[in-house]
Amino acid sequence: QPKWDKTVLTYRITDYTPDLSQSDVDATIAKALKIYSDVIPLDFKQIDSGTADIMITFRSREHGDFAPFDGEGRVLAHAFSPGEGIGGDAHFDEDESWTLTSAANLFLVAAHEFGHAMGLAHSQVQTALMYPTYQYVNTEGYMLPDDDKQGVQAIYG
Ligand SMILES: CC(C)C[C@H](C(=O)NO)C(=O)N[C@@H](CC(N)=O)C(=O)NCc1cccc(N)c1
Ligand SMILES: [Zn+2]
Repeated sequence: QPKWDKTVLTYRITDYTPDLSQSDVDATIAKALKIYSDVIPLDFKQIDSGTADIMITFRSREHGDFAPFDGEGRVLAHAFSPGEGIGGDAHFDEDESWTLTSAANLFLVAAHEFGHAMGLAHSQVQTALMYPTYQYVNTEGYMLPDDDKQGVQAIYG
């Protein structure tokens, strides 16, 4: 079971989507990471240069990891489970129209991807954040659903 064995993880957003302001992307990514640091003994620090544990980027089609994106719709993003190098990295499909509302909600998709980056697989529980298919829910005061919370606390205790 891959997991992080350090308590402070760095993250860096290397390419921003033009769909949202840079400050909106920074704030949304920080919020999506906080739902995990609220329930497990991990902290996240943003860095603006060098290599971070979690490298975050918006790219389309072939982007150097042999899992090319597929244009608008279908695959929205992917992330790698904990580990060195590409481990923990999260890639977002730039061909989506990223929003802070319903369609391609950056907060919800990022929260899902960071679940993978923490070591979570997909869940069969319909209401879980880690359920394979995207379903929009109101993100005001969003709390990690119980199935995901149990899953991540089982890994990080
Ligand atoms: C086989 C994987 C590369 C699929 C990919 C995924 O699961 N990434 O983590 C993905 O983008 N799945 C889409 C499936 C879809 N288009 O409904 C998705 O929205 N996953 C992200 C997501 C976001 C928020 C909530 C949930 N449940 C799922
Ligand atoms: Zn997924």
